[in-house]
Amino acid sequence: MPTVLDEIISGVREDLAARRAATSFQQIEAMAAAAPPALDPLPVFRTAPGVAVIAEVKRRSPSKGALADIPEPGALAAAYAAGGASAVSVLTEQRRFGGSLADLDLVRSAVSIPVLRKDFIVDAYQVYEARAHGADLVLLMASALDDEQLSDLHDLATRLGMTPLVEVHDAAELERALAVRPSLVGVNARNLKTLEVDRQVVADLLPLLPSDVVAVAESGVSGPADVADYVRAGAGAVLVGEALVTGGAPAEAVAAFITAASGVRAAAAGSASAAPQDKE
Ligand SMILES: O=P(O)(O)OC[C@@H](O)[C@@H](O)c1c[nH]c2ccccc12
Repeated sequence: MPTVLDEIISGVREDLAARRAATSFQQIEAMAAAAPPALDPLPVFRTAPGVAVIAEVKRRSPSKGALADIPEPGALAAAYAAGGASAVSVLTEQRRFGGSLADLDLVRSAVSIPVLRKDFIVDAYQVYEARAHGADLVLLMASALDDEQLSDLHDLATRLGMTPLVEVHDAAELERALAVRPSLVGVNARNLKTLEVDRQVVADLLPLLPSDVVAVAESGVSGPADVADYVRAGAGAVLVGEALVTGGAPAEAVAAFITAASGVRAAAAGSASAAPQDKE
């Protein structure tokens, strides 16, 4: 039986074929080369106070159906940036998530922070396309790619100046992901084959990441307490969609996540400096 992920990817391939018929590989390559250079998100992620929030523009999802209309993705992205987000994620998958490259264009022109193209990337064309539309980061899902594809697409995105976010959901995928020496790894609490969310997966896998990799906790955040849990588990960044698009106050929500994360860091610093005295 095909999984949800298999079904999404076959739709993505059909839509891709239609775009390719309209814009050739050479044309998209030339557009990517002509785009302003990509921003490097890693220094921003490493120095963000509390936690780096990657805030997502997400209209619908296969698990929840319609989430929010989002008539003005650029305005939403600007609110995220005003709240202190370190990057904006734009879902460009059409059939299940209601996104498009037009959303990516609108967000790109509305903010100056790094922008992630979030899609089911299975072909080099999509990587050039991301760059042509101003993306600084691209999502590469270990669950959707074999080792060779993952390595080739990671190299291509890096050559184009972008930062790949390599997404994993279990220890085997993490091992495959680390083979490409990524600088940014996301642990998705949602299993995209079953759509179930298990935040424990994040807590289990984040400690296995090398310390020079920026660790992103993805999915399943319903409020600041979940962000605090992810930060305690070792997340340097959190990727949040649903809670931000349905909450009605995106800037305030992003700011509250950062405040919660800063609280965790302050408590950890306090107990570290208290520890030697405790022993006396
Ligand atoms: O809405 P949430 O639970 O906050 O999740 C956001 C993001 O993690 C989720 O949209 C996501 C993570 N990885 C993906 C891969 C494809 C599509 C979507 C995703």
